[in-house]
Amino acid sequence: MKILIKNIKELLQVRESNINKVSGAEMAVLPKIENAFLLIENNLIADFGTMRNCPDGNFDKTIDATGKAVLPTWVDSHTHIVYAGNRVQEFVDRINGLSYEEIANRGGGILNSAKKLNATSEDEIYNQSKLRLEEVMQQGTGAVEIKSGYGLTVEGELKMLRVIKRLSENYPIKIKSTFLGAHAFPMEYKENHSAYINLIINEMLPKIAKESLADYIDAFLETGYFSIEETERIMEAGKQFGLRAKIHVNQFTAIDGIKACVKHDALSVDHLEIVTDDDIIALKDSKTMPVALPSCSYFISIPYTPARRMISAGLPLALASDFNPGTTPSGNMNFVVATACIKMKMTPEEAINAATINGAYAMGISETHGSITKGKSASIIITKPLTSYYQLPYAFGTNLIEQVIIEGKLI
Ligand SMILES: N=CN[C@@H](CCC(=O)O)C(=O)O
Ligand SMILES: [Zn+2]
Repeated sequence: MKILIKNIKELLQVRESNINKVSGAEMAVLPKIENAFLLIENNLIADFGTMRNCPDGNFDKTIDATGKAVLPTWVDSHTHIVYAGNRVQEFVDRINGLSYEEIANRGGGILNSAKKLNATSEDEIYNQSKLRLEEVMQQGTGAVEIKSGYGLTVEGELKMLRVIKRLSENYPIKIKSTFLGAHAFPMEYKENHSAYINLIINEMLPKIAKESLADYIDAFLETGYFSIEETERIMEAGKQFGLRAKIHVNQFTAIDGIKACVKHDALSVDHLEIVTDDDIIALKDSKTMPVALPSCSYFISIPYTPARRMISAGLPLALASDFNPGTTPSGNMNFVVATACIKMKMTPEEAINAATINGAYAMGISETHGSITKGKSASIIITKPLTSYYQLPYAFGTNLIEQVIIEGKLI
């Protein structure tokens, strides 16, 4: 299948193949070609350039993108798309004054979702989750990481990971799977943390590895959840099974967890609503990508990740949705990009870099996704007519996407 897109007003995020992330001041640069063409062949980006060099010949499909921008699809490196039911009652409880912590302490929160998930069949969870996956694909997400973490039992965690595997087999979108057994301590282990961690390490992990159900391992490193030492045990165990860490950390408190994650060569550290100078020093010159989740800050009214401080210090930053039933019931990456600009004061260039090439790094797929590069996956967004790409975050509530192509397939 050969698809030619011609007369593109702005072809964005055009990169050489050796760029796998951008950091600090580099984030302000979004390379583009005006009046461009893009050729897709065998589901890959075969060629691109200015219209002067546009190929002619026979194509299966030709798309005229006059007045429109073309950019790589969003890479959403942090989601919990697979879950059962929802938590609308907690949403209303928060409006009425309860905090996320108070709700969790009453057995709500993650444990509430775990209860629902364990009471729901695998087929039903698949059917609920696929609707969310289809929705984010329409919204321009072309690659997504999905976590387990609402099972918290051997069977529940396996069930979630099998649903993720089924989604990746049935949809063209690139999916990476993360095992998050260490999301919360089930009630019966509240006073016996090491027994639950032993269950994760000695029972869950070997079974998950045997079925090749996970690419990464995660834990919720936070006051009241998993301590540094407990998370280190999880990261070490993951390593034994070839699973690199992507860790939830610094959402509510900074307890020096980032340093431990960097020491264990985590691929990413995610949330980072509270960041100290020592955290920034720990991340500097490391291979660990910091990931901000602004829709979560928006939904539960907590601070936004201090993007300006981090970028000024020379760090890279990725943006992801955190789509989950408790803190972020939205996977819309267009909203994430707009909120990063509006609330975190990231420029449109920085936000688009953070949601494409840096997101791909945080998912371990920057060799194939995250930029317009010859040989990379043909996963692109074609916008509606625009004055410039600045309009994407500016018109934050408007759907400016006209067509999404994922792995060469029109969605
Ligand atoms: N913080 C930990 N995990 C999720 C939320 C879990 C939930 O409330 O269901 C997050 O990333 O925000
Ligand atoms: Zn999360």
